[in-house]
Amino acid sequence: MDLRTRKIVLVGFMGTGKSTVSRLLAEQLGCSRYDSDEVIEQTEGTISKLFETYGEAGFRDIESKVLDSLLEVDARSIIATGGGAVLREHNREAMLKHGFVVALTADAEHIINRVKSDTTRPLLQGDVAANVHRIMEQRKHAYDFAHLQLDTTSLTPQEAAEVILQALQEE
Ligand SMILES: Nc1ncnc2c1ncn2[C@@H]1O[C@H](COP(=O)(O)OP(=O)(O)O)[C@@H](O)[C@H]1O
Ligand SMILES: O=C(O)C1=C[C@@H](OP(=O)(O)O)[C@@H](O)[C@H](O)C1
Ligand SMILES: [Mg+2]
Repeated sequence: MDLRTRKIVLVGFMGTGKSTVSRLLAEQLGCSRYDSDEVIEQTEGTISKLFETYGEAGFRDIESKVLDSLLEVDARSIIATGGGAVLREHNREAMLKHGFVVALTADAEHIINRVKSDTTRPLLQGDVAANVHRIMEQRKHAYDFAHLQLDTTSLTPQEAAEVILQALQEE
């Protein structure tokens, strides 16, 4: 892999801070940043509407195409993925091929507090706490493939970005 175009790819459960930390990393490295959910929303419509119209499988098809296109960009960049992008093996392989993959984690109670008043995540609507616990259980090993695991439970987003930058230097 050409290290000059290697991406930093953030994966992790909803609310672990992928979108937030990706902004800080891009600022600090002075490189481009893409958030697959934001790219999807700019081109296809809101995530909620896409789930409603095409179902989760239809959304995942769009997500995989967008992720492929972002990973193929011939320049260094930070890529924040959606929490479910890791569910497809094709996506996991493409992330590992093109990037340094960082899995952000956090405990369920912190995640619930971070996402409970946000209505943009269709999988969490209704009983947010119960949905977080159920989906976390389903995905308990989904993020294990990453190069680095980083627990953000008691870190600020800035501290999380600093740990990632340090790990990159030590690579
Ligand atoms: N380390 C953190 N500590 C406290 N709050 C955080 C942290 N990381 C993110 N947040 C907050 O949690 C919410 C979800 O963060 P976001 O970056 O959208 O997560 P993700 O993209 O992983 O779903 C946002 O309101 C954000 O400000
Ligand atoms: O985990 C998931 O299945 C999802 C995570 C969301 O992104 P964030 O992880 O950035 O919240 C978004 O892609 C969609 O609501 C589905
Ligand atoms: Mg996000």
